[in-house]
Amino acid sequence: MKKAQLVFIPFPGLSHLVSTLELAKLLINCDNRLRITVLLIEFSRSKETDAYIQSLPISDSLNFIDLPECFVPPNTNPRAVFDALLEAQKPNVRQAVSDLINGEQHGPLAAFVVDMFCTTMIDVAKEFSVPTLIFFTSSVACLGLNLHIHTLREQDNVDPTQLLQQTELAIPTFANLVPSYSLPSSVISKEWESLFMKYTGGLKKSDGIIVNSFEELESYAVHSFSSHPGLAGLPIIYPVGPILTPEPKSKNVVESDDIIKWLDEQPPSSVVFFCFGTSGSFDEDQVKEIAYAIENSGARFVWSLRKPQPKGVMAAPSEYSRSDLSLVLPEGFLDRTTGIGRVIGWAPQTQILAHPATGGFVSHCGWNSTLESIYFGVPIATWPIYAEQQTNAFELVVELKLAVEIALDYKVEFKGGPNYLLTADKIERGIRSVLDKDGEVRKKVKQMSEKSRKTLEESGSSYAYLGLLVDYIMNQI
Ligand SMILES: O=c1ccn([C@@H]2O[C@H](COP(=O)(O)OP(=O)(O)O[C@H]3O[C@H](CO)[C@@H](O)[C@H](O)[C@H]3O)[C@@H](O)[C@H]2O)c(=O)[nH]1
Repeated sequence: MKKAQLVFIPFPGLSHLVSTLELAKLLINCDNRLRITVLLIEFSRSKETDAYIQSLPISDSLNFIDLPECFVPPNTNPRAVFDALLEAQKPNVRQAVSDLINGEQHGPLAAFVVDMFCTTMIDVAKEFSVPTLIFFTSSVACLGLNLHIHTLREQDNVDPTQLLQQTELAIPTFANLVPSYSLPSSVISKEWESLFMKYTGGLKKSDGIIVNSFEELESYAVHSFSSHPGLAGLPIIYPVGPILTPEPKSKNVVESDDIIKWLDEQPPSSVVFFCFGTSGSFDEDQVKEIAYAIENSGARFVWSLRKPQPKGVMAAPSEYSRSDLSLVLPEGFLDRTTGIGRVIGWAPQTQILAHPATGGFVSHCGWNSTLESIYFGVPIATWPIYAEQQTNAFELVVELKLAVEIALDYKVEFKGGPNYLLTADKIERGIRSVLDKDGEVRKKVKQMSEKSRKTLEESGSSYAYLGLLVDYIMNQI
């Protein structure tokens, strides 16, 4: 049987790549008439990313092509480097797809599925006369916000600084007015302006947007796509999530086992987990405030603490050695907290969240972490750091009431500047609140956890959207 061929182009960062490839697996499991070829772009790939790719089963339905490396000039904005890299990769993509469709054994090309940061590849898909579906790795609410701001800029020539002057904005995918400090950094920064217009313009030119979310979670935002005049005429959305990483991704299996064994000995819902995504890290002053907060709260904890990279270095935070750790933490912290908690490097996050001892999650609100915490029914205390995390924090705390607040905004130039510090008392309040066993938020998160597990079953909304998506793809051949 000749299969309908899809070309996937993920963004190479772990938090985008994993969910994109899990989407690929989901589609293949859903319909065996699909064949997916993933074009991999080399761009500061981390060890975790490589380990994940190597763990994937290569089959007749799912295979990978490493695109040749391309040189692009350096730039202080990593996203601008990536944009230049994408442009340079277009001939390679063209060649790889030509080879693919000329290969005798393969079926007809049906569509490109590209990451939200790779929308420029729509141009190449058009050369092959096939549609492009975009994979949006954050929320439906955030997608609507991006599209709305793009329209404001394009039609009314609104400048990012004008947006910041307004204290609140009406956004179609939010029921509440959104404070301007909750806008994603790509929307408010001058540095990002042209890239934002390019990527978001690409979303509008696409033939559909697949979103890693689900209607039961973001019902207001999802419905606004069909009912709000401000979003009329845009590509159809397919919320088919939550798409999670099923296997633990820890590179240090021994340390992971040790943490899980330690969690096994703790009472149910008693441990607070601190983790700030693939790139989150803090300077030493902030690390000390977290440590004071932990000690003052008396809570059991697991803390993924990593070293910030020097300015201008484009790589994920590195791990502290044991001796460096005792220098960065308050004197005697590790001794005093032996038995009460663990300070670790890269965390086996999904295993920790899945463990019954974990009662709360202090998180930067990256969208994957958000979905994982909801899936495993662990409430979040919000501490956004960059990107669209403050938008996610606002949605979680104010719109959905599924998280408690430590902070809603983040450390940006126009706010506190480099000395912006979250104090220990504020963090301690967040820890106590997120561990509250009788809290309303915990109850709501548990209910949403049930819904997140059912949505990909036959009666669920994500199951239905996935069916629509497969129908669309099969209709292209
Ligand atoms: O020690 C760690 C740290 C992270 N993770 C995993 O790494 C992923 C992190 O993803 P996410 O929570 O989305 O955070 P970021 O890595 O910061 O993701 C980027 O991409 C996301 C999806 O677009 C955005 O929502 C974020 O703001 C952006 O920073 C999750 O699956 C975690 O389980 C671990 O397993 N162990």
